[in-house]
This record gives sequence, C-alpha cells and structure tokens, in this order.
Amino acid sequence: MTKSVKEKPIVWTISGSDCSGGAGIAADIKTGHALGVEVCHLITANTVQNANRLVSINPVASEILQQQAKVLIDDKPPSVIKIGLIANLEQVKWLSELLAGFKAKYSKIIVVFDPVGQASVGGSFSALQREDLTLLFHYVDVITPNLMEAQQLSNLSTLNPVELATKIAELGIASVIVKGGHSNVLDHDGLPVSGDYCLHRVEQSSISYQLSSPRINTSYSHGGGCSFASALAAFLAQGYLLRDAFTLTKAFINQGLAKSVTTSMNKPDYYGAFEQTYWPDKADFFPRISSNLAEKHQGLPPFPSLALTDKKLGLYPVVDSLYWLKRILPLGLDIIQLRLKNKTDSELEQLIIAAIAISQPYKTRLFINDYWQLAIKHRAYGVHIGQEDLQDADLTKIQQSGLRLGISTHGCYEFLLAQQLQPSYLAIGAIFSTKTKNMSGQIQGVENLQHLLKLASNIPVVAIGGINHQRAERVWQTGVDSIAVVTAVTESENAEIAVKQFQHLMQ
Ligand SMILES: Cc1ncc(COP(=O)(O)OP(=O)(O)O)c(N)n1
Ligand SMILES: Cc1ncsc1CCOP(=O)(O)O
Ligand SMILES: [Mg+2]
Repeated sequence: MTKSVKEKPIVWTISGSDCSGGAGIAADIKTGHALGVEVCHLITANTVQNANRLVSINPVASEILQQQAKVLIDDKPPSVIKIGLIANLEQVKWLSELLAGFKAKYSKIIVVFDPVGQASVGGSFSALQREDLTLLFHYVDVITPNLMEAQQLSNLSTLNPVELATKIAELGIASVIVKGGHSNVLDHDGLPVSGDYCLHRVEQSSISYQLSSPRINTSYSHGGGCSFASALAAFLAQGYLLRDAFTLTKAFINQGLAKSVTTSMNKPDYYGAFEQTYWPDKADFFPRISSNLAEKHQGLPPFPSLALTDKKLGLYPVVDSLYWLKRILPLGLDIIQLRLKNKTDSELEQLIIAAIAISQPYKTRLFINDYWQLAIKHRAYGVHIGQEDLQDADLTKIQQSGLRLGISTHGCYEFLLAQQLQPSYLAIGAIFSTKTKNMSGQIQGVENLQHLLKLASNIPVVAIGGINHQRAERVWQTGVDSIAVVTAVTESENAEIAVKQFQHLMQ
C-alpha cells in the first residue's frame, strides 16, 4: 500500500456474533464499512439465532479475547471501542481490566457501550444484572440503552427518558443516550415520533437535547440498536463531537430504516435485518432538535431575508476598524461585517454609530458582530451572533426590530438547530485552521462543508475560517453562497487587489 492512501480510523467492536448476520458483530462491520472506518472485532459469544428465536449464546473464553486484544493493540490501536454483548461475569472482569489499562495509557480512546440484554426476538442474552456491570461503567464514555434497557439500568419503571438518563448518569457515565424507538410518543399532528434523548456531562455542568424524527414503519430493524452504537462509534472515531456524531447517527438509522419500508410492507411479519446504507446526506432523514434554545424560540417568525434576487452573496470581508470599512465599502460588495473586540463600552457605541453612518451611501449590507443591542439601537442592517451569545441574545427583540440575523455554526448539530431559528444567513466555520480566532476542535474541512450544504434549506450559507485565495476556489466549488475572510484581505499586500481577485473567482 502506498503512503498516499488515507488511513482509516480504527474501531474495535467487542460484541457477540449473530449467525443470521443482522445484529452484533455483523451489524458493526457493515456499519463501520459504510461510514469509512476499519473495524476490528473481538467476539464475546457465538450466538445461535434467527429472525424468530434465540437458541443459544456460547461465550468465548476470556483468554482468547485477551490474546486478540494483545495482538491488536500495537498493530491496530482503536480510536473508539464499541462494546455490545457481554456474556458473563468473567468477561466483565476481563473487559474492565483491559479498559482500565487502555484508559491509563491512551487517554483519547472513547468507549461506547450498547447494553445488550434482551433479544428482540425474545430471550435473554446474559444473566448479568446492573450491579455486575458496575466495574465496567467507570470506563464507559457513552452508553446507548433503549427504553427497556434504560429501565433495567436505572431500576425505574418510567418511560420518561430524562428521568432514565439522569439515573443512569449517576452510575458514573459521562454521556447517556436513551433511544426512544420503542416509545409511543405522538407529535402535534398525532403522528408517532421516535425521539432519542442525550444527557451529556461536561466537567461540572450537563447539557441535554432530544433528536426527534417521524417514526419509520418497518419490520426490518434487526440489528438497529447495534448499528446505532457502531455508527456513533464510527463518527466519534472520525473526530466528530458527540452532539454531531449523535445527529449523524440518528440520520444514518432513519436512512437505513427508510430503505426497507416497501420490502417490509410486502412481508410485514418477517423480522428482517436493518439495512446499512451510506453517509447520511438527505436533509429529510436528519432529526429535529429539541433543546432549551429551540424551545425558547419556538414560533419565532423567520428573520428578514437578505433580498439577493437570485444572486449569491459573494465575498464577505470581516473587518475590525472604521479604516477598513472606509477602504472596502467603495469596492462594490454586497455584505461586510464590523467585528470589534477589546473595546470599552463608550468606544464601542461611537464606533458602531460611525460605522453605520459611513456605510449609509453604499449598497453594502453592514452586519455588526456580537453587539446586538447597539446594532438595534442604531439601526444597523444586521447583526452576527456566535454560539456563545446565542443562548442569551434576545432573538425576539432582534426580530421585532427588523434587523437581519447571521448565526455562526460549527457542525451539523448547531447548523440544524440554528436553521430551525430561520436566520437571514448561516455561517459554517472554521473551514481551515486560522490564526484569527482559536477554533481548535472545530475545524470543519471542505468535505464536511459539502455535507452540511446538503442540509441547508433556502437560507444563504457563508463559509469562514482560514480561507485565502489559494483555498477559495475549492470552497466556492462546494456551492456555498459566500466566503467570509479576515486576514486574506486585511493582511494582503493590496486589499483592493485582494478583493478584486476574490470577486473575480466568485462571479
Ligand atoms: C460570517 C461570520 N461567521 C462567523 C463569525 C464568528 O462569530 P463568533 O462565533 O461570534 O465569533 P467572533 O467573531 O465573535 O469571535 C463571524 N464573526 N462572522
Ligand atoms: C471570526 C472567525 N470565526 C470563525 S473562523 C474566524 C476567523 C476568520 O479569519 P481568517 O479569515 O483570517 O481565517
Ligand atoms: Mg461573537
């Protein structure tokens, strides 16, 4: 193999084999391959089952699993370990020791645990109780029970995912995703929804959100739970944050379930295997996001559009002074932003008043970054708000003042959530690394930008972060509506020429 071949991230799955090929290891391998990761498999049990019944489990000896882990760790170290069926106490002990060692040595390994208890065709996969797994929970980063498994793990009989996840988190697991595929929840129109709830502890605080989609009626869902956890593992292995990995996973599962709806209608009593598809890219399969922010602004009308009359927004310079505004405004651009940092309150107000006055004679739309109250007070054209300020900004007030709104997003979760707020434009960044702002852990890349553009409704999308003339062409080819730049203009040898070159490219 040549060096130029991109190495795939490695996921280990430590799960049972389902001889019918639908669930367990088979689901994990099919899912991993569909989503671009390499899968190493340590088989905990060789089960005998088909679409109708579970016949036997047949655990594999822990020594064999240990030997497999030993030969794999140097050769194919995992980014993520996905755990499924654990067949007995001996395996719990072995796995806890293995993970304790790995976590001490390779702090970045993420452990996803899908607690397989009941077989969906009836019967139990192991006699293990919650107490038996206590040791293991210390090393689990994300656990993905369905409602029944969540009830067992929490010792609660409720179907409320919030209560279930809260109780499970007390076991010492940072992130709990309770899958709601088996719930009977209906939406406002009385249609069944499948809502998956995530409770995610970050340092001392926790965040939570629910991803909901219309329920997809199919009897081809055997291995859906395993595929959910292995898709999550695959996305995490590729560096996605949990919220994005979860969102992509939900879309992947919806996409797979939808694939078999027609087949299932022709054979409704058959319990078929979940069908793995490919990277989720259809907006319809992505979930609706319920979070505090979404709830707070439910029913808010759309923000005014940029009224672009069938043309793209083009170059979007982001500048930090009146000097730059005066220099760039005469260059015939459709949009510009004043991004002030480290100014006193009185400086800010004076600068914003002056900026609005200077921009008046031009057709260029002036957005004020961050300072939405001053932007409203002095009637700017629009305001740009980042994720940090979005929680506290009074979007109703901005909306009622008639200002346009731009929102920064970093990944599909924030993109979908911000899109629900119907702003005037959405920004995605940072596309490349940039020295202008600390964006570590949030670099999107052009490929991810392409994926995100497929989720966009008719709201213009702006790409930002590390974009220079050399990189602009690749970014523009994605079909994005605008490219925002700071240093490619303000640190160029000649700003007028730099702007012209970008304009030429984006014609
Ligand atoms: C067009 C555009 N996109 C993104 C940003 C970044 O905004 P934010 O996340 O609020 O970060 P700061 O600019 O405030 O550091 C932007 N300003 N413009
Ligand atoms: C403000 C901001 N938001 C995301 S990246 C970025 C900085 C863009 O600056 P540059 O174009 O110099 O990389
Ligand atoms: Mg900001």
